[in-house]
Amino acid sequence: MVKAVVAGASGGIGQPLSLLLKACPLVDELALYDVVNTPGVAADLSHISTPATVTGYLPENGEGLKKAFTGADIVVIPAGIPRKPGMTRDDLFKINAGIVKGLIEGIAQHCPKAFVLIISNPVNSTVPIAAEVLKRAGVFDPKKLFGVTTLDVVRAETFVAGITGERTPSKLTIPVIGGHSGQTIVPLFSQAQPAVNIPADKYDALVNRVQFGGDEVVKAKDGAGSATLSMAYAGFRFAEKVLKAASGEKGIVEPSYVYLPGVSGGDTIAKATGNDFFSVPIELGPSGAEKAIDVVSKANEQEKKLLEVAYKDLQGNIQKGIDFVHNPPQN
Ligand SMILES: NC(=O)C1=CN([C@@H]2O[C@H](COP(=O)(O)OP(=O)(O)OC[C@H]3O[C@@H](n4cnc5c(N)ncnc54)[C@H](O)[C@@H]3O)[C@@H](O)[C@H]2O)C=CC1
Ligand SMILES: O=C([O-])CC(=O)C(=O)O
Repeated sequence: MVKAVVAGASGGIGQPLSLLLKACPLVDELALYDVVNTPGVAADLSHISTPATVTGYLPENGEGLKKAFTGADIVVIPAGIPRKPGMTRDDLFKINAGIVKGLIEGIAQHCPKAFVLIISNPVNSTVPIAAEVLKRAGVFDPKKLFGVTTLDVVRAETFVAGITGERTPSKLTIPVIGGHSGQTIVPLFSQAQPAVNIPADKYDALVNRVQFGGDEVVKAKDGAGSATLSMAYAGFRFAEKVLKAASGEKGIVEPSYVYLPGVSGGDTIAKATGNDFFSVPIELGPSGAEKAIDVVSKANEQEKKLLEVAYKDLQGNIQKGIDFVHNPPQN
């Protein structure tokens, strides 16, 4: 029996993500948690004729969170505010850091063995926050904590296919590594499978589009939020891979932002990049992140320049998350 939880289930990402999980045959029980509207979203989804049972919970002074999280095998977290035009993901830290911290404390207490998939921005900082909270509670398993960067991979597939003419973009495997904001996002087109030929005069614009694809959506939505539907697709794609690997399927690899020193093969990459939290292709298995795959050392000269910028930006984002847990802001 697999129990999946969506925390932030009533939101722009949460609702379509919950729909995809309700339709997924790997899920037996789906618990929806949010500070608003979950009874309605759960009632709506529960009429869909797929096997998963659906329940919805509001906080109820901690009782709702306890009921939602207890027994969970996987918790996906899209809780928190999205960007408006003119904001960076880091501008979301002030509000979302506290939201993520609270939810992770709930996970530490009620389902410490669950896979935890963090979507809430800024991912570069919210994942270190989660790691520190879990460490403090004595239940941190680095193989089970994932920052979801799949949307960057999905965008890279789509934008590259737009140039090469590939009709099924998801047939491309393109490592997108680093973090999840602006210049911390580094696509490695030189390691695409099958190989792709990006004309030199299109390279810079393509890299920029992958790095700032989120801004494209924020601008187009004009104050109504950021990517939700493409994120629900990407979040589900990653969650499904984690669940398939957990059930024994072999050979599943997808990039994710993880605590590298805790994952086999990750230590060398952490040392090379100067960052303990970093996204690289991860081989998934029954225990979660089984192996970090070193694509960094194979980057070409152009990509190495992009990586240098990413390393520096990421260090600040990671430290900000760690500090938030150990020296919380006084007010
Ligand atoms: N990792 C990625 O690639 C992406 C991340 N995001 C991020 O995902 C987050 C959510 O985005 P949207 O769904 O568009 O926002 P939204 O505002 O539509 O939904 C967020 C939901 O979180 C809920 N929420 C707030 N505090 C909560 C708490 N303490 N516990 C449970 N639920 C709580 C809200 O009630 C709301 O229903 C944002 O931080 C956004 O920046 C968005 C797109 C891509
Ligand atoms: O841009 C945003 O704020 C939302 C996000 O992370 C993305 O779409 O990649």
